[in-house]
Amino acid sequence: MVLKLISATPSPYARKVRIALTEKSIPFELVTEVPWDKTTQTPQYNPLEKLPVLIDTEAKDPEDGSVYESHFILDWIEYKYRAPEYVSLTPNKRDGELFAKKVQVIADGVCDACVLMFFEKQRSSPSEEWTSRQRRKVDGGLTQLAKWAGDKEFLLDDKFTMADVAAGCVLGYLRVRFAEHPWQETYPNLKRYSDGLEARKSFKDTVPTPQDISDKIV
Ligand SMILES: N[C@@H](CCC(=O)N[C@@H](CS(=O)(=O)O)C(=O)NCC(=O)O)C(=O)O
Repeated sequence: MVLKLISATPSPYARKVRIALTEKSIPFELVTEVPWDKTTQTPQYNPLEKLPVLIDTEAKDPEDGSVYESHFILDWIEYKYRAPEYVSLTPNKRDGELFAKKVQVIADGVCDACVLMFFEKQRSSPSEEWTSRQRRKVDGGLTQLAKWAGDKEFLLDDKFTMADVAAGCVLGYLRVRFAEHPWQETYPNLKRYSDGLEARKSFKDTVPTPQDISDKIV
C-alpha cells in the first residue's frame, strides 16, 4: 500500500496520524495544505472537507482508499499494520483499549474547543459567552488529562500507546496555538508528561507550526 497523508502544519489531528505512522515506521507521502483555502484538495477525498485524510493511492476506488477522522485513521492504521510486523500502539488489555479511546475523546474535544475559540476570535464581534464556554471545556479536559497522567511516563501499561499520541498532540497544540494558557504552571505533572513525549523523534519531527490562511473563513 502506498500512503499519502493530507495534513496542515498546525493540525493536532493530523499530527496524531503523522506520529502514529512514524512510530510504526510506515512510509507515507506528506501533502501539506490549508483546508480553508480554495486551493484545498481535501474535499476530493473527504465529503466533510476536513483533514487529516489518509489515502491508499493504490485503491481502485478513491472513496475506498480515503480514510478520515483522526481517531478512526488511528484505528485503521492499527488494523492494517499489526504487530509483530509493526509496533503496536494498542494497549495490551481490552479495557485499556476502551480507556485509550476515552482519552482520545477528551483530547480531541479539547482540540475542538480550541479550534472554535480560534475562529471566534476571527469574528468582527466575538461572543464572550461562547468563548468562555469553550475555555471551560479546555480547562475541564486538561484537569481530566492531568488526573490520568499522574506522574506516569505513559497513560497506560507503561507503554506508549495511541492514548499518548492523542494526549501529546493536544498539549503540543496548546503550546503553539494558545501559548498564553497557563496549563504548564497549573499542572506541572502534565508539563512533565508532555515534555517526555515531545522528546520522542516522532514528536520532534512533527512540531506544529502556524499556517497562513489566505481566504476569509468566518
Ligand atoms: N474531528 C476531526 C477534526 C479535523 C479538523 O477539524 N480539521 C481541520 C483542520 S485543523 O483544525 O486540524 O488544522 C479542518 O480540516 N477544517 C476544515 C473545515 O472544517 O472545513 C478529526 O479528528 O480528524
